[in-house]
Amino acid sequence: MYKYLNIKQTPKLSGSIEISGAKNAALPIIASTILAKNDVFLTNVPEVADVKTLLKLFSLLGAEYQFENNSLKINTAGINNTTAVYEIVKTMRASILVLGPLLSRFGECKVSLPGGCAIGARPVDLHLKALEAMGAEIKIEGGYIHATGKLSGADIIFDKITVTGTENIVMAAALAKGKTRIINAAKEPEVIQLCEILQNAGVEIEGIGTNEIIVHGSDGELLNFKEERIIPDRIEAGTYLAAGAITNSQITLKNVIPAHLESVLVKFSQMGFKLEATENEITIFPAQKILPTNISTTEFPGFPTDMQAQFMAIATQAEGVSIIEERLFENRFMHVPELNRLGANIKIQSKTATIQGPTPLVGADVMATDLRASSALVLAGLIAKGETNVHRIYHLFRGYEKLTEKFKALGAQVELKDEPLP
Ligand SMILES: CC(=O)N[C@H]1[C@@H](OP(=O)(O)OP(=O)(O)OC[C@H]2O[C@@H](n3ccc(=O)[nH]c3=O)[C@H](O)[C@@H]2O)O[C@H](CO)[C@@H](O)[C@@H]1O
Ligand SMILES: C=C(OP(=O)(O)O)C(=O)O
Repeated sequence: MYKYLNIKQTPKLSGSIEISGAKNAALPIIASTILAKNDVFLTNVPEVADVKTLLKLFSLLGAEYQFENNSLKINTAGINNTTAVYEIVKTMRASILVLGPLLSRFGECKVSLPGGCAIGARPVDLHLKALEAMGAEIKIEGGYIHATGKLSGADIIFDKITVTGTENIVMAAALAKGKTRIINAAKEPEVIQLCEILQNAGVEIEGIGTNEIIVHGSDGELLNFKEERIIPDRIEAGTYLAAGAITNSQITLKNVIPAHLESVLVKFSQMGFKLEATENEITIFPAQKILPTNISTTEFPGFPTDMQAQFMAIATQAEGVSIIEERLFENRFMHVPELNRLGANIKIQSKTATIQGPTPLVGADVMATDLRASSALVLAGLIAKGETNVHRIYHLFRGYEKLTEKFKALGAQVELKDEPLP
C-alpha cells in the first residue's frame, strides 16, 4: 500500500532536532568498503532507503553486514559476484559507485547503466573515460557497463566537475598500480570524507579538498579500515532550516557542521533571517521581513543544487521578485508546477525561475517527483492554508531519516496516510 503525507498548516515551528548522517557521504563510503580486508565499522549511518538499497546490492554481491541503530558492520571478503543488476540500479543511480572499487579489486565487473532520472539525463561518460585512461576496457552490452582490466595510475582531467565521478576514480585509484592525478576534482565535503577515510585506511592521498587530488595506489593490496563516523547531512540540515525560514520560526539543529552550509547560511541571512552557529549547532531566527533572493546553483563551495527547490519554496513568501538559476541539472524544476498548484507565482525560462512573492498558498494534492522537489512541497505545505497531501513520497524516504518524527518534534502537523484505492 502506498503512503502519502498529509500536512496541516502550521503557523509556527519551535524546538530542536538532531540531523542525521549524510546520505551522500554514506553511499560512497559504504561502496569503498569493497576495498577493505577487514570488518568495517561505520557509525551515524542514516537509515534511509538509498542506504538500504546499496546494502541490498552488497548482499547480492556476497558481502555480509549488520545494520542497527545507525551503526553498520560490513565485511566484503565474501564478494563472489561482481554484477550490479538493473533491478537495483534503476531504483538508485548512486549504485554506479560500486563500479570503481569492484573493478580495481576484481579486474572485472558489470554495472547496469543508470538511465536518466527526474532531474536530468545524468550520463556517466566521465566516469567511464577516466577508467579507460587508467587502462580499463569498457563495453556497453545489454544495458550494462562491462569493465575489465588491471588499473594503473593516470592523469585524469574531468571536463566537468562530477561528485560521484571523482569518488569512483578515487576508489579505483586506491588499489591501482601507481599514481593517479585527478584534475578538476569535486571538493564537496562528502568527497573529502571519502578521501580521508581511505587515507586513514592506508592510502596516501594528496590535495584532499582541492581541485587536484593525487592518489598513490596500493597495487592491489586491500586496505585496513578504521572505525569511522559519517558526517552530518548538510542538505537535510538546510532543508530543516528552510522549514524554520518558511514558517518564520526559531528552531535549532544539532549535530551539524556549519562550515559545510556556508553558502546556504549566507542566502538565509541575505533573505533577512538571523542565524547563530556554534561548532555543531545552528539556530535560525524569524526575519522581520522576508527579502527576495538571487541564487545560482554551482559546485561546492557554491550554492548546492540539492537546496534549490527548498529555497524556491521560501522565495514564494519573500516580498519581491527572486531569481533562481539551476546550472547543474537541466530538468530540476519539476517542483515548479506543483508549487504553482498551491498558489505560487513562478515562471520558468530555460535554466531560470522567476518567483514573484509573496503569494498566499492554499493546500492541495501535489505530486512528489524527486527527492528535493518533494521536500519543497512539504515546506510549502507547512504554510499552505488548510491541508496539503504530498503523493509519491517514497522519493522523500530516499534521503530523509525519520522525516515525520522530526517534523512533529518541531511542532508540525504531518501524518503518513494510506493512499485510498483508485
Ligand atoms: C549520490 C550523490 O552524491 N549525489 C549527488 C551528486 O550526484 P552526481 O555525482 O550524479 O552529480 P555530478 O556531480 O556527477 O553531476 C554534475 C553534472 O555533471 C554531469 N555529468 C556527470 C558525470 C558524467 O559522467 N557526465 C556528466 O555530464 C551531470 O549530468 C551534471 O550535469 O552530485 C550532485 C551535484 O552536486 C548532487 O545533486 C547529488 O545529490
Ligand atoms: C539528487 C540527489 O541524489 P541522487 O544523486 O542519488 O539522485 C540528491 O540527494 O538530492
